[in-house]
Amino acid sequence: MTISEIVDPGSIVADPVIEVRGLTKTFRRHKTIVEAVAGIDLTVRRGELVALLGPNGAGKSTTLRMLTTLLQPTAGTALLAGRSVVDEPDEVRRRIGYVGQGNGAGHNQRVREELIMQGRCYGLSKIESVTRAVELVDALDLGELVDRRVGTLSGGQRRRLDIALGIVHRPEIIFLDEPTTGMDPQSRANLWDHIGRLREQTGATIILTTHYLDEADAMAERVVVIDHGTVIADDSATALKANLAGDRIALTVEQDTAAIALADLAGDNPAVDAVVRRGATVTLRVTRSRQLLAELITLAAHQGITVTAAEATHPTLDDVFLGLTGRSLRESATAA
Ligand SMILES: Nc1ncnc2c1ncn2[C@@H]1O[C@H](COP(=O)(O)OP(=O)(O)OP(=O)(O)O)[C@@H](O)[C@H]1O
Repeated sequence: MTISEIVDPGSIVADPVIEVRGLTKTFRRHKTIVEAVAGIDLTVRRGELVALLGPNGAGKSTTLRMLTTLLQPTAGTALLAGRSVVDEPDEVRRRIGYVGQGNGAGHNQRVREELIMQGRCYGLSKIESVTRAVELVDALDLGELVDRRVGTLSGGQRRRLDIALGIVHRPEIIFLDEPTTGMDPQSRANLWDHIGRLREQTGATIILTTHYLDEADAMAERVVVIDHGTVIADDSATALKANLAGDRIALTVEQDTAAIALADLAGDNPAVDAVVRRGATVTLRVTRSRQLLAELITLAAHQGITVTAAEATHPTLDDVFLGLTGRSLRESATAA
């Protein structure tokens, strides 16, 4: 037996900082067993920014809570920076920062005091806490807010403070549970700037959950789609969209009969994965829309078919989810 038969080289991840195998959590609700997380495998490289995406109830928060030692797994293993969440929870906690959906800071405290107090809670000396608070105020742009009481901050400002509080102890791995939920688009973009900067400055690995597809698409270099407690897709947003959804081309002609002929013509093209005709419009799922659009219009013209309208669209992560599950992530998220 050769080495390549024993170990799949593609499965080896350089410098893994999170290694999760068969992670499972079941809850007992009344007399039924709820399998919130049903055997998740996940390996994350140092410095990666990973978005966990999935509809309500998919198991994202439960996964995060197990990885942050807040919840004991029913089965499976999870190593964070080489330490087991089950056997060495204190060691894990020293190396991670967790910013949950609720916020823990006292409303009457001032921002500066809150940051200094958090440093003290993590065992920093008074001077170290003050120095660290100054660094965090700078990193998360809290300068104008230091003398404000926490209760008076806006949602976006509060989230920035929550993140600062969660990273006082310079964690290697930062978990953010829905950091931008409920924020307006401008505040979301601003928070993302801060998350990006934080990552550049500290080299920390960041794992976050989000409901916002556009956000995961634009910001995360890796998207892990979770549904019913399992990972159903795991790749860069670009690769997920290219491999699982494909671009879409819609071609409209003058008559239904011409559309039928066009659908046949397009169906013969190897770059076309799926063809749907509705009336005089033919919609195609394709692997490379840019060249194909012109090619198909020319081919149609040679057959005497005039294309009157043409549109090429790139898929969204929702198309990926739809392709994988037959459901829209958007609808699933709002329905649950
Ligand atoms: N303590 C609990 N007891 C019973 N069931 C639970 C408990 N916590 C979570 N669940 C169930 O486990 C499943 C996964 O929940 P989880 O909160 O992890 O999902 P999620 O993907 O984070 O959802 P959301 O996006 O709404 O936060 C859901 O069916 C939820 O109702």
